[in-house]
Amino acid sequence: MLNVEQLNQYYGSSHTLRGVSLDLQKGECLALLGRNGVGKTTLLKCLMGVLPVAGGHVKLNDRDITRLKPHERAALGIAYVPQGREIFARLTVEENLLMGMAVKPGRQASKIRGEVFELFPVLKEMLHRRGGDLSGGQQQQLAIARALLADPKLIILDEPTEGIQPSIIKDIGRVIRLLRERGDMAILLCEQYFDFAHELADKFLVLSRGEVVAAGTQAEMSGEDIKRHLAV
Ligand SMILES: Nc1ncnc2c1ncn2[C@@H]1O[C@H](COP(=O)(O)OP(=O)(O)OP(=O)(O)O)[C@@H](O)[C@H]1O
Repeated sequence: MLNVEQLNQYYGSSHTLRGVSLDLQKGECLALLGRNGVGKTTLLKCLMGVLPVAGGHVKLNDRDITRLKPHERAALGIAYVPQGREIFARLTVEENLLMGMAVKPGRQASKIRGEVFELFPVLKEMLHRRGGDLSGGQQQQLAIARALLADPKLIILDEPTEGIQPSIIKDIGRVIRLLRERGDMAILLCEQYFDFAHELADKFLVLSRGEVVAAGTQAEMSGEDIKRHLAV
């Protein structure tokens, strides 16, 4: 599904991503871990095409998408839930959700699938509220729901638990688990909250100073192994 080969990225003279490679299949959840400032968000932005790369390749289902623009990647089935959520504060919940459907060419952006309200019932109650009036946790749920309405093949989540109350973290975890069990998309989950990521992911990739310092499956890496790499 997603293959990343030897990705390199610079901010000016600062070499932020150093030969990062990864592989993610349909039905899998990969947790991207690492301390603050190691390059996680930068990697996700490069995968979405928000930032250009200096070298390497990004492939989606064997198609090289390294030079495609973000909206072209979205149309091919990559959905991105950025850190900080970036919902439209002045638009209603319903309008925000309709935005998620607009990326599909030819799709009539008129009817929101009931499935998202099953996943996130609170959004149905809040349909006519402005996005900016929702709590942080509700905004995060809205951002994930909006991404799902694009019918992604790959969903990229950047720290979905950041600044969110425990009960909503549980709800978000339940939805990610359900999506994983459904098996029809790949999930790339960037997280600082280790226990959350560890419960959900099939495999792990740990970054340190822009480099992959550890990678493996649940069976190959214990929680202690991963934590040791995170402490370096
Ligand atoms: N626009 C930018 N211009 C220059 N340097 C940047 C820019 N954005 C990030 N950086 C630097 O690049 C490095 C990687 O940042 P990045 O945000 O990718 O890290 P991160 O692992 O996602 O951290 P966090 O967990 O804090 O979000 C950091 O040293 C950061 O200061």
